[in-house]
Amino acid sequence: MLTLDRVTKTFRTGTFSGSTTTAVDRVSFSVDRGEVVTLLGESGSGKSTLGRMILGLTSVSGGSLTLNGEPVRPAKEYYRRVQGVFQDPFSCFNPVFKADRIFALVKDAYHPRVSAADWRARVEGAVRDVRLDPAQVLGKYPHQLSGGQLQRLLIARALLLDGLEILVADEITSMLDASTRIDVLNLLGDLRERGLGVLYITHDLSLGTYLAESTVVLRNGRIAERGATGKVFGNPLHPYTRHLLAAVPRLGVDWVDAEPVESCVFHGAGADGDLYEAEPDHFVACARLPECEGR
Ligand SMILES: Nc1ncnc2c1ncn2[C@@H]1O[C@H](COP(=O)(O)OP(=O)(O)OP(=O)(O)O)[C@@H](O)[C@H]1O
Repeated sequence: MLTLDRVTKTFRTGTFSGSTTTAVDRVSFSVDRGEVVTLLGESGSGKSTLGRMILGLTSVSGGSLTLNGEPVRPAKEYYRRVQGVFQDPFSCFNPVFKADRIFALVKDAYHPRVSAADWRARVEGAVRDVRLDPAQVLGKYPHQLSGGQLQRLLIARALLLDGLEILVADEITSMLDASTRIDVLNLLGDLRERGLGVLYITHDLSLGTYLAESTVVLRNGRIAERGATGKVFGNPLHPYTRHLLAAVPRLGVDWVDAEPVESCVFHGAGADGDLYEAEPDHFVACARLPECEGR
């Protein structure tokens, strides 16, 4: 299980790094094997920063990250168990090499003693697992493959690591057409059946709720609400979650921004990073959080 406990990220910004931006502020949740957790929030809410901290691509300013109780140390052994797939698959492939060269890199780093024939069989198996035909995709250059095919090859690469436990999938469907998107989401569902934990990062509510057992709603780097997906969206308690649900564009209905909240029954919750437990597996922050913190 991957556990985040009050994880915080502060960036130095401004001229001569004279000011700071808190992109992620005391965020706590976990991703267990065999479950999909959706991390949902608008642009700039801190989703990718969280994903990058989990993958060791940016440092953690505060709080702790643990995998099965052990502090996360982003090194070779960690990446055998935790991998990421990102929004733009094209940027992950070198255009002058055949796309399946990414598999050779995994072999060199993690499976140097596997024979060429065995490795070929493993690669073909992983490619079939992501619902691609090896004969159609292996040996091709990135420009000869679609975004969806490249995205699946990246997932296949992660599957070649014996012992993969957690996959961080950051906006992996946002460049795909509607039918390919559902295919890739269903693939994440298959990975869950195989015992993987998936953190699915998205700004798209409809996709986020499609598969996930648990949902974390992030706003301005803080958790507004989290818990079982059915509870968070069946009984949304934070005005931001309600606003997200109401924000689906409808023909003939004018868009209105979120109403300011006069008072909040959960006043105080979230001010120290701990949320109010409204019901089992359903947590919510105060809707007037800055005021709770005296800001
Ligand atoms: N390297 C950085 N230096 C300074 N500020 C940063 C840096 N990376 C991110 N931020 C800031 O942190 C906040 C969160 O950014 P992040 O990319 O995590 O949001 P996001 O929810 O993933 O947004 P999007 O959906 O648009 O990708 C933003 O205010 C962003 O400007």
